[in-house]
Amino acid sequence: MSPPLISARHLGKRYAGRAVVQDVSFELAAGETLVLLGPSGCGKTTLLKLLNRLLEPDTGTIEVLGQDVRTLAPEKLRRGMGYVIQQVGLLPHYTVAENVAVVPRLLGHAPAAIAERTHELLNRLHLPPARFAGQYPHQLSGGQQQRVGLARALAADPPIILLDEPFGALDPVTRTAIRRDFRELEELLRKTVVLVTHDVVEAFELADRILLLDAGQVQQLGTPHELLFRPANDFVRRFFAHERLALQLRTLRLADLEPFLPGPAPAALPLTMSVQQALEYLTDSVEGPATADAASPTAPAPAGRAALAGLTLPHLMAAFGRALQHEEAAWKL
Ligand SMILES: Nc1ncnc2c1ncn2[C@@H]1O[C@H](COP(=O)(O)OP(=O)(O)OP(=O)(O)O)[C@@H](O)[C@H]1O
Repeated sequence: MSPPLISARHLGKRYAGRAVVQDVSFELAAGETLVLLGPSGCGKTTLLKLLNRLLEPDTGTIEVLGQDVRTLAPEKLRRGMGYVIQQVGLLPHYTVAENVAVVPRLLGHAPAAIAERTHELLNRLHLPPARFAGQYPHQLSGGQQQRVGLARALAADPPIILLDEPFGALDPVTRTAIRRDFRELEELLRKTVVLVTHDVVEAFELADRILLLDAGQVQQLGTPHELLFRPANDFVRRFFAHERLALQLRTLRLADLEPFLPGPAPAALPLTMSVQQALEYLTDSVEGPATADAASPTAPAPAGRAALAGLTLPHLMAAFGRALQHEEAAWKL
């Protein structure tokens, strides 16, 4: 098996004698997304900053690709780790394109390669360069600034990306839209990502694994499924109680429901799709272009149509209920 990309062991950090990170250990494989989750003040940001040496731990070690980060110059370490913060931190007197190009320039990349990369990233992040490349940060909305911040972190193609509440300052609608783009950004799928949030739904949508902290201590480290259906203690159970349904819908997949459906799931829907995504897909096609399509038989069928043929909303919800019962029964065994 390949060694972990990041290995943190027994990390501890104190401020004025008060422990804010206590004996935290985790390993992260290349390509994994780890979400640091927990209530305000539990030590998430402190832990993130230990990874890129913006802070030094009092105890414990961090290795990146088997190398102790203390043996690397902080600047060199940080060049391999994109960093996005809530306040974005764009340079106000630089254009969007210049902001995105900062790190590749520092690294001495060729100007033509930088221009091409900037163009490509702005396009992928829905910021058409013809309109946005020459604009200044103050001319952009908060959501657009966030996208530029992400483009900047990705520009030099670092293997690791650290994100601290990257969508925190946005309104809920923009936040959901950017989160979707983020999830679908093919480039990020290859990256090893550590993301801080206190938003449990966000954590469940983005994480491969979640590290749930309280008062600097790990309460549980595991997949969203494990934290939701196999909580390690009462804190974990209570932390997810308010959002239970939203989290269950995002955690169970069509594959989990398939044994409880009247027939096989429609081939148009991937079995890895969450119940939430399947619900959105089905309701879109019910309320969406179905009537327009009926009026024009030559128009392409709406994406949901195939699903509707084999899977109805009541079937989906009934199977969801039974899959939940199954999860709970399995836990009590
Ligand atoms: N420079 C500092 N000096 C003293 N105490 C600090 C300092 N930075 C952070 N703390 C304290 O350490 C604890 C953890 O802070 P941290 O910012 O890591 O929490 P967090 O989980 O990221 O919180 P939030 O979600 O509110 O951003 C908090 O109690 C905070 O007040």
